[in-house]
Amino acid sequence: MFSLSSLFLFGTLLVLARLLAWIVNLLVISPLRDPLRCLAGPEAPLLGSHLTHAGDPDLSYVAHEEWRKLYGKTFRIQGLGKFDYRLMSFDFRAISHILTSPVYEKPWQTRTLLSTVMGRGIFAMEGAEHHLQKRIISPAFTSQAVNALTPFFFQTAEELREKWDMQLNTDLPVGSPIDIAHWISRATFDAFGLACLNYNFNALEGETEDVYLAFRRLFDLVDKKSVLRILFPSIDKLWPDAVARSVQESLSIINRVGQDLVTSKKIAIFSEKCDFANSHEKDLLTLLIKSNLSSDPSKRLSDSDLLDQITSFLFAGSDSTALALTWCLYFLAQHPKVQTQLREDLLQSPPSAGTIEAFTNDTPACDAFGSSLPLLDAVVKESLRLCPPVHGTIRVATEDDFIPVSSPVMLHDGTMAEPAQGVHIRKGSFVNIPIEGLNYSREIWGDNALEFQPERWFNLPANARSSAFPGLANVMTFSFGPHACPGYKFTLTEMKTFIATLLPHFEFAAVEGRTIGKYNGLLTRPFVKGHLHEGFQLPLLVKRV
Ligand code: HEM
Repeated sequence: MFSLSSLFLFGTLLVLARLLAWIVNLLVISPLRDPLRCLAGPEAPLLGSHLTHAGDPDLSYVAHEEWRKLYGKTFRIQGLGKFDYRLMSFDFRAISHILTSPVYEKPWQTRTLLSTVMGRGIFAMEGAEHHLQKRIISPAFTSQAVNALTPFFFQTAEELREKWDMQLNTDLPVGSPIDIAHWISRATFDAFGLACLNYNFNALEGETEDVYLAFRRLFDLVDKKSVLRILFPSIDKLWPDAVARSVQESLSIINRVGQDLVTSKKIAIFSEKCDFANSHEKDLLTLLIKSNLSSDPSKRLSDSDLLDQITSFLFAGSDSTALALTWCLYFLAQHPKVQTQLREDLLQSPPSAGTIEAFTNDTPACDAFGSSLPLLDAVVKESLRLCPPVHGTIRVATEDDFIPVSSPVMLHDGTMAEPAQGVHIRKGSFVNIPIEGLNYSREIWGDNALEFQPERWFNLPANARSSAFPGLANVMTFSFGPHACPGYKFTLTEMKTFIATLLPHFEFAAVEGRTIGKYNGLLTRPFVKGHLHEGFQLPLLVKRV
């Protein structure tokens, strides 16, 4: 007979043996069978990682360049250690395959993190559910729908202009910088509220607005989430820390307001007052409800799914455009000649003369200013190319796959494999998609790819005009394929409207002695180097013209 203690000892040994076998398999056996092991790539210690160099925008452009020189366009890097080889590629053929093939999905860790803050919105979806949601939201992103939102963008841009005017008149000591990031973030939040929800968050008016602050907190918290809690989300359920509790508090504020909005919008739509079929309300929420109602009843979204969509859009659409605009003003401050030329253009042919009426609904939103103000178009595109607010994305292979490539691939022993041999990847391997790195491709943009040169858009190199490269106008900022960003027209229109409103009134200049760095959390944010502890900011000297 076995005693209780020997049974316990046996059980413990069994568990330890299982654990040891799992570790040996993870660290030794499984990597031996990983086809990515055969590729060349930077070396690191057993538990070393290249993720910082790959993902920190202040380091990545140097690291990417060095890796490309040493290993070619397609290579492997280490994720969390030697057992976690990941593919990184600057080969557009490979990227195109990965972003369009159903074999690749967002990893569950990313989706869980996103659904913690955005619910079951489109970001967290794959496969049939994703397809359905995409179909429901697409009417809200047509040129016509976005064009109808332009007046809201102008309205908020004007409010921001007044706010800065007031600051320069009274609030600020002469010569003090204004934190552009702070104000643009509030303004685009308000613009999003008006354009998408027909609701004024009033974030520009003060910092007391609950929903804006809840959102701000949510973003900050997600940036602070520990890797362990991202990898094992159930820890948050079992043992919520301060971050997890704050996320819940913020979410309940956002959901309460969102629920009220959905309910009142539905009441308005169904009330006799609102002629639903001919409703002129063009905000995203109305369009979503409308599009949801007209779809097959069995495929309609529930109220809570609808609410999650709104949260997703608010998440995806307000801070990303805020950062895109912030970076654009940063580049203009760094390039005073371009700024002056653009201001002259805007003063000569003002797209709106400061009012909203000049915009008619029959002008395609993206081209509205493109044809009459080519420099504005070029500045916006160049700044989106050079500082994409989403620095990179990630996919996981859900099956073993063969990835086609256009250039030879260097193997671990230094020999080169012909493109026809492609790259083999096994189920479960991650692929890092360096959005910013792809935007810096010398193959497309030439040797000055890392410079802010808006005039390049007037005489694009042949490769930048070729349809052989994926992306919007060969820029990967909004990604590519079935998960590409539907909000690009919205973004371009909003950015152009804000710049067209602000630039004729203000001159922007860099603050001497304050170097701006890029911090990549979920999005790429500006901070003053050496002052990260003060939070994200972009101080610029703002002068009335
Ligand atoms: C500068 C502004 C923006 C940038 C840089 C940006 C970038 C991106 C990128 C890179 C993706 C793909 C992510 C991935 O596949 O991993 C994406 C997806 C998405 N974006 Fe944007 N976005 C911007 C603005 C907007 C706006 C204004 C909206 C909505 C109003 C929006 C809504 C979405 C949605 C719903 C998705 C998910 C699409 C899907 O999974 O099918 N984005 N965005």
